[in-house]
Amino acid sequence: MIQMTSEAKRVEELRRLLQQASYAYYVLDAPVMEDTVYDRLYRELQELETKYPDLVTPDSPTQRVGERPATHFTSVRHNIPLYSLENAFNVEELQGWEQRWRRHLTPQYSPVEVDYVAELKIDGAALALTYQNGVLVRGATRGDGVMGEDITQNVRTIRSIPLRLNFDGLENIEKVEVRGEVFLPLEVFKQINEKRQKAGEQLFANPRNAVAGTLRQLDSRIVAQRQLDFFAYTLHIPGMDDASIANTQWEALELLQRLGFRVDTNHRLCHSIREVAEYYQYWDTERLNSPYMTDGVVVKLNTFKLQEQLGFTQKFPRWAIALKYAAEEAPTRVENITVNV
Ligand SMILES: CC(C)(C)c1nc(N2CCN(c3ncccn3)CC2)c2cc(C(N)=O)c(N)nc2n1
Repeated sequence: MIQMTSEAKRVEELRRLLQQASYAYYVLDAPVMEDTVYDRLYRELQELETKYPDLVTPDSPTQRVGERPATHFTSVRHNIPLYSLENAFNVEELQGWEQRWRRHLTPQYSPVEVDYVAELKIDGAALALTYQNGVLVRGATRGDGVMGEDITQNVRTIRSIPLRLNFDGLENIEKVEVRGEVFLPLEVFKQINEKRQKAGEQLFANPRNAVAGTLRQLDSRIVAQRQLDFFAYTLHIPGMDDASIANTQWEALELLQRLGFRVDTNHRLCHSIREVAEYYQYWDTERLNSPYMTDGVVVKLNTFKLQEQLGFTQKFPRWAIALKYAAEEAPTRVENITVNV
């Protein structure tokens, strides 16, 4: 073991302190450090890395924003395909889905009681993250589910995406795949459009388009200014069946949070389709107060055992469905209503 210089020790300590502070701030929404303290430690790290460049590591918080724009994005193959979701547009179609997955299981086994996890369907862009020995090595768009675009440099600028996992008993796991949704909080979306309005630029029609447009930016400095955010919802360890690290979707969401990811806390463990329907109806109105856009609820059978038994069709998992809300027409502005008096 080479003797670490005192500078190397300090750099490592600063990286750990700053990463913990970011995790607390962006993921737990519970800051542990004043911004001024964070900024002072960050500047100390920058000065040490400038003085000793070989102490710079890819997971250093100073390495989030690239200096120069990329010229293009390369196409990459997902290690594990990203599937699409079958859609349901009301509770009757949700019940139809339940009949279908139950029929698919019988006669072997169709459990009477099953748990579902209901997750708000965040209206953003799906993203696939790959971690090697705990360090973020790739971020890719969904693309067609098999091939996506490597947008790692842009992904690194998203503060709620950890550059290094908070190891949680996964020390010796070589590769971890995480999927989730990149989104723009509504407040940020409005600010971006106000700036574009002032600059005479074309406005983004909705947060989802703003996310897609931002992730396509070749200059990560522009991406860094857009304050994109990320909710994780799937964890895969290639080569190990998912059940070895968690047995249910519920446990997987908790593990994702412990690893350092933001997870939407509005997800709910439902013990029946009726409870799913209640959750869906409650959020149909509640989502209008939400700080980010949603377009439905994603309903998943909770246990991985059941998920594996049901498997996938050509395109969809049989064990999940997107229960959508009626598409939101642009709110009709009062002055546009002509009243025939
Ligand atoms: C892992 C599975 C397949 C069950 C899955 N797939 C999802 N999606 C697939 C379809 N997607 C998609 N996107 C573009 C074109 C076609 N399909 C967009 C992501 C999920 C999206 C959300 C969300 N938005 O909040 C979520 N909480 N859970 C998901 N879970």
